[in-house]
Amino acid sequence: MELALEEPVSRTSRSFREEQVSRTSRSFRRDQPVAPSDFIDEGWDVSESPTYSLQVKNLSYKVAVKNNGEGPGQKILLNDICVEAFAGELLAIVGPSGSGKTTFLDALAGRIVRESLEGEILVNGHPINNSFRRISGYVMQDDALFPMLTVRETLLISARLRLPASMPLKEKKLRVDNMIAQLGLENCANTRVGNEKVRGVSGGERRRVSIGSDLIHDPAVIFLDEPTSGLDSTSALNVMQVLSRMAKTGKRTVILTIHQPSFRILETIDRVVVLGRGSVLYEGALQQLKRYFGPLGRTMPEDVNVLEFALDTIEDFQKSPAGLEPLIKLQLESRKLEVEKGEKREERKVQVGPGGASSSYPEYATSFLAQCYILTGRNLKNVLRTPELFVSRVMAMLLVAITLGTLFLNSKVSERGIRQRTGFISFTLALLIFWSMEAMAAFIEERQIFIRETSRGAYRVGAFVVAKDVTMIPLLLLLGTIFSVISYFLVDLVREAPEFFLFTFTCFLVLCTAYSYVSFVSTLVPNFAIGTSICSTTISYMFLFSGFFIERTAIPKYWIWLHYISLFKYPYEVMLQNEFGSKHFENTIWYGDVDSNTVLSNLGAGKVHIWVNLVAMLGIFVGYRLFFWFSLSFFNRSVRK
Ligand SMILES: Nc1ncnc2c1ncn2[C@@H]1O[C@H](COP(=O)(O)OP(=O)(O)OP(=O)(O)O)[C@@H](O)[C@H]1O
Repeated sequence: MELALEEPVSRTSRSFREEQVSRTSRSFRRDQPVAPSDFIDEGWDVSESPTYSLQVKNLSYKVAVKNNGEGPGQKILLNDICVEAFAGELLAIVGPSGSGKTTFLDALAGRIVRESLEGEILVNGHPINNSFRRISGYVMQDDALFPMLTVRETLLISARLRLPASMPLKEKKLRVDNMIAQLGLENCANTRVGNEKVRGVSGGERRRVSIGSDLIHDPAVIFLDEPTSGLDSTSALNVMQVLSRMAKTGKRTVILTIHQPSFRILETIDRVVVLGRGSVLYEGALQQLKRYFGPLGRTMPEDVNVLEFALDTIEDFQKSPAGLEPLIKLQLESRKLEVEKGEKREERKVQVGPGGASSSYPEYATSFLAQCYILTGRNLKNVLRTPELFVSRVMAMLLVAITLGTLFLNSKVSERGIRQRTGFISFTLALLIFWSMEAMAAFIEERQIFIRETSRGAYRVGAFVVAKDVTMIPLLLLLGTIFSVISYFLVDLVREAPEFFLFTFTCFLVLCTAYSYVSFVSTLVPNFAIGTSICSTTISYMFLFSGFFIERTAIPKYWIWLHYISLFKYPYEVMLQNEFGSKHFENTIWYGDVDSNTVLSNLGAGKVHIWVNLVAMLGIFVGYRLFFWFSLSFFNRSVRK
């Protein structure tokens, strides 16, 4: 295949963007006349912007599979695919279920690791690289959105993350308004997105919000996996018209997968790639598809949806003894003929110009700090919009504090007093740590959003982690303090200010380490049920090896490592030292001839240095946060192997 050398096509003055702004400005300030300079002055780049064509050459993708007891084998998911996609065109990938549509789209969008693919995918003649994420948008099938944010807020946050920091906020808002108008979301712009639990926008509107938030930065290449699935026919048509307009007026390269489009939707599609069992069975205009299967004795009846006819034909061949071979042969011959005639090269030359390789695109639109700031703002909004969750957390903490406080009420200086204190300390730790498992549900829900956003380079993983911590740490401090203030005085622990503050700080650190551990585990598990099962088992083990049930010296050597990695060990020893090692009890005889030092050494906390243990807890917190970051970076990416 030859590449025609040509400069990238530039969108000129009356471009899609200009139209967008112009229209928005009008609807935004209906009462004021709008001059074209209004939007140009506002910083919109309506001048030149490169367009991108994609060229797929002999692309194959195989995965290893277990062969019904005959040992490992290979399954060919994509087979020697040659396809082109051009700017200004809407290209639909169609085919029967399981034909490889999503797999092909994933390969094009760089969502399959390059090493697993054979063949080439070129963007304006250059191999795809990391910056391709920035110039392209990928709309997944699932609408992973925050339910408590409104449609406008969702789009604005996406705009702030994905558009350059140099663009003033006013313009980002303008673009959001435009997107709302484009997608017909005006009536629900200020409605919360909602989900199964929270009443919000309709399913069709959710789909459009999801599309809008992934395309707000006006990417030059747009991938969509079944954008019309779950939509009623009007909404589906509306979405396809918007995409077609983006392709035509904006000279975008739009590639999508679609299932059984209606007659009216067909009008929005410029070209189709028909797949069958991972092979291309047709590539070209819809009109030509009508007569395409003629040489195989298949003529299309009048008034039949051409794609339905094509899919029926494929099904018939699939069931026949010859399989899809005749269709694959037909496609190869037709392609050969086309290339010989040079039709393609004449009609639409494949561009060679700035590709995905363009160095002018930084990997992220905004700085790390800006990302932290925007994500923290979003987290806070979510917290403030769910006061019931906040109140239930505070109530839970109050309940735990009162229960434990009254259970071990007014401990005295006696043998029973020692048991009361140690019992209170160990169950405090158990309840605080087990309680932290509640963070898992929220994170697992949020993970899909994280994957969707980071897969197209909306922000750095580090910014997500920092923003989470900035939101969670004050909350954990508050909860730790509530617990401590109530329970400490009910149990009547040492009445000294430094001891009280150290106890409070330790409660806070316990919550931090547990939150850090639980959120790390939640990055490794597929769902909440498995996550809670793993967490409760591992935390139970940690409790067992805390030193409360079996002293350190009594733990067999081969299990001792469990004692050292226990979330309980360090705070347990700190709290014991804080109480029995307090100056207040320096000369206290608890019973018989047992003084505070004897109590501490009997409990295995005689040689504990409080600061060492606090540093160890801090280390555990930071360590699990690093594991969390690492796991998000490497195991929670939507990239297939
Ligand atoms: N990792 C994998 N291992 C084995 N088979 C796989 C793997 N991933 C996908 N497949 C198979 O590859 C085929 C193509 O899957 P793909 O999801 O791309 O199809 P599709 O055309 O998008 O289907 P649908 O229209 O039903 O969404 C299917 O048969 C699927 O089961």
